[in-house]
Amino acid sequence: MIVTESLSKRYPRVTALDRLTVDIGPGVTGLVGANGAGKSTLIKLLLGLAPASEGSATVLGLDVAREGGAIRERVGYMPEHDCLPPDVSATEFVVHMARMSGLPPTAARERTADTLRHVGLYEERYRPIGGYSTGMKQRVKLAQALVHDPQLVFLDEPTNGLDPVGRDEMLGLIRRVHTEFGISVLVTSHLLGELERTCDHVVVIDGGRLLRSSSTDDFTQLTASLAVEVTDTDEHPDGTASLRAALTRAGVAVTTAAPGSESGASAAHVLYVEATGEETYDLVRDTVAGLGLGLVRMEQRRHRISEVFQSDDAATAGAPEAPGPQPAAPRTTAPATTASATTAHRAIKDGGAPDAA
Ligand SMILES: Nc1ncnc2c1ncn2[C@@H]1O[C@H](COP(=O)(O)OP(=O)(O)OP(=O)(O)O)[C@@H](O)[C@H]1O
Repeated sequence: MIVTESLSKRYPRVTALDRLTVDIGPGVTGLVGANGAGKSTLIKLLLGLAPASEGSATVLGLDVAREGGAIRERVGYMPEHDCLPPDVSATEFVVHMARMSGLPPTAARERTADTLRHVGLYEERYRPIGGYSTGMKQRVKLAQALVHDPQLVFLDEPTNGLDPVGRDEMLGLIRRVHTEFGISVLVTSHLLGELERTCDHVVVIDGGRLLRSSSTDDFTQLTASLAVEVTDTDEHPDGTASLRAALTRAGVAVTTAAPGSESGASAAHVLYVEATGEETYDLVRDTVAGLGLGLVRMEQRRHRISEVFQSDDAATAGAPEAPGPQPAAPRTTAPATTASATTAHRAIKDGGAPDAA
């Protein structure tokens, strides 16, 4: 869908994109990076709205340098910043955008009604946009990107300014844009965690450079550790501690939650048990039963994307190994420098949302 080859964009004082080479297929792809990483610049180049300083790119097989108009016919764009006229209704605005995209009047009105219904704005469609909440405005921006039935949409920070519920709804909507309409999506965010649930593939850029490009499963692959939670009993008022001691005596490596993996009171009750094979499952089960505890859960653990970066931070800084299960080495498509990994990790923290937001 999108192929870039050594794509660069230099402004007089800053290199916004630095020899970016990436190949993005169909589906929902997250483009993640801290503020200023070059996400919006990449989108502008891919839409043919700004010329590259060097390198080349194609979108849907069309050359961004020569075929920008044809690309914009087939691609929808939801800009990051608000650019909505306050005095017109969502219907008027989206019909106007549909007409601008070349749809005839009747088709524009029909598509507008369908699209506004899809984004959950049908009831409010005749109210002036100026009175809309941030979440509603984001939906209008999404609707105008979808109204001409594009093959691909670029969504620039669609969850900006939304509260956690609004963010979840928007992410669900984005997922459905692909599953229900078959439209591929490139969505930017500075929060790694929120892309984990939405995207099939994640591209991480930092300082205009590619840091990593992998499927979400590769980021969050299953590990050979089990998360185990048990109940307390009168005999074992701290069931977790008793189980930990018993498993340690049996020669099994046990740790408590990895930093950043889980937080809050419940995390203290989760044990991470290194599994060497099926016998580990049996041993945990038998030990729990032997102590008379209730087994609340025993599951193979999946990493969160942010943990991959946390482990990179620790490794590149030469920090001692963090307690808890360590992720398997992630696949990299570009050398991850200390600065890059650190900045990408900071992107998660800066979002104010611990981990998955
Ligand atoms: N028109 C411009 N002129 C000069 N510098 C620019 C221009 N547009 C972007 N930049 C710079 O290029 C770098 C990348 O900006 P870009 O907007 O692409 O980042 P971003 O990842 O989208 O971040 P944000 O989420 O904050 O928009 C930044 O340092 C920015 O200041």
